[in-house]
Amino acid sequence: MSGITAHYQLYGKSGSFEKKAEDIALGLTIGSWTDLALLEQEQLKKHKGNVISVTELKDIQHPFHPEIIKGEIKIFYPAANFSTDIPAILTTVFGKLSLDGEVKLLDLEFDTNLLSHFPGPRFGIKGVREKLGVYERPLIMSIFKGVIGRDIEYLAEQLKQQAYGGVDLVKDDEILFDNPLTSFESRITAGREVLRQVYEETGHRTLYAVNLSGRTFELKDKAKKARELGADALLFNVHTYGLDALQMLAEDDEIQLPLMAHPAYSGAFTSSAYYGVSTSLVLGKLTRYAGADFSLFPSPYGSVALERSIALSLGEELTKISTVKQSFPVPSAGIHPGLVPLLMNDYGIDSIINAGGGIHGHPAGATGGGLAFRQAVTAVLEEIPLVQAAKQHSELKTALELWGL
Ligand SMILES: CSCCC(=O)C(=O)COP(=O)(O)O
Ligand SMILES: [Mg+2]
Repeated sequence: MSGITAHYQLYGKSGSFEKKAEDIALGLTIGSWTDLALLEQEQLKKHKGNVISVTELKDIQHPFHPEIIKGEIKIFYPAANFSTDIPAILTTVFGKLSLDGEVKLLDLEFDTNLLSHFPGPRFGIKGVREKLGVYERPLIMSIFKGVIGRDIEYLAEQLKQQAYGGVDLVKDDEILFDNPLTSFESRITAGREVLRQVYEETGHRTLYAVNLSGRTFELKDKAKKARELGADALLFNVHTYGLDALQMLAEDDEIQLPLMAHPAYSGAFTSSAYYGVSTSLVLGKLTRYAGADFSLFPSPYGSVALERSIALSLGEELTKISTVKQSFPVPSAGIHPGLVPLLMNDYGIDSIINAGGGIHGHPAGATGGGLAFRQAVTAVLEEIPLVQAAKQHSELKTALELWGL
C-alpha cells in the first residue's frame, strides 16, 4: 500500500507512548475504530494509520518535567487518505497534531509511488553548473546590500562591482520587494545588461537571482514575465508563501528558471526543540521535493548559526541519492573568507558559499570581497592554508586581518 511514514518526537511517561501513538494514528485517519461494526472496520482498514515503531529514549528527560522522557514514534498514513500535494500531506500528518502540545515532526518518508508526484528541481546542481560552465569548485554567491531606498543606477553599479569580483551568482536580499525605485522588471533588465557587459569585458559569467515577490496569485505571471525579460534565476521567500507555491513555480513549463529558496520565516516553526517541524525536513527534503534548485540556510558558523549536526543533515537531505535532482546547499549568514575551509569541509564542492556583509564589508569594496572568496576557495582546493595563501593575495590577506579565520 502506498503512503507516507511520519517520524515524531514527543514527551511522556515511560509506558505511555504506545497508546499515544495509536491515538495519533487513529485520530489523524479514521477517527474511531473499536466502536464500529465489523463491516465498517473492514471498509476503513485501508485508510487507517498504522503505528510502525515506538522508541522510548529513557535517558533523555524533559528539562522542566523530569518525570517524563523523550520518545520517538513512526506512523504510516495510507496515500488513499490524501491528494498528492504537500498541503494535503502536511495537514494529514501534522495538521491538528501540530497544535497538540510538545510534538515535533522530525521526518517524512515518501515511498517511490508518492515521490513520483514530486518532480523536484528542474535544473538541480548539475543544471545550474551547466548554465555557468563551472564544475570543479563550490560556487560563490553575493547578496545585494543597502539597496533599499536606492535607485536602479545604484543597484546596477553594485551588481557590476560584485560581478567584477568573480562571484558566480548575485541574489537580491530577501527584504527587497517590488518598489518604485527598483521595480522587479527594471532590476531584471538593468541586471541583464550589466552582467552582459561584464561578461564581454572579462569573460566571467555571473547569474542574478531576482526576488519574486507580491501576492500569491500574481507569482506565476510575474515569473513568466521575468523569463521573457531574460532573468537568470528567481529568489523566492518560500516559507512565507508555502512549499506548494514553490512547486507551482518549479513545475510550470513557461517559467523554467532556477529557483532559489530563502529560509526567511522558517525559524518560526523549525527552531524549537519541542514543537514544529525539523529544519532538515523543511529546508532540506521538502524544499528539494517542492523544486528548489538552491536552498539557503544558516551555516553552523556565521551570525545566525544552526547547530552543526542539524546543518549537516540538512545538506545531506538536499544532495543524497534520490530520483529527485539534487538542490545546491547554500550555508549562509555572516560568512567571510576565513570560514571557507570549514564550509568546504562540511559541504564539499557541490555547495555555494554565500555572503553579503563578507563581500561588501571588504575594505577593497565588493570586488575585493569577491576576489578574497575566490582566493580562499582556490587555496582550499590546492590544500594551501589560508594564512599562507594570503601572502600571495592582498584581498584574502585583508579579509583575514579583518574577520579572522
Ligand atoms: C540565512 S539568511 C540567508 C542569507 C541572506 O539572505 C543574507 O542576507 C545574509 O547576509 P550576510 O550579510 O549575513 O552574509
Ligand atoms: Mg538576506
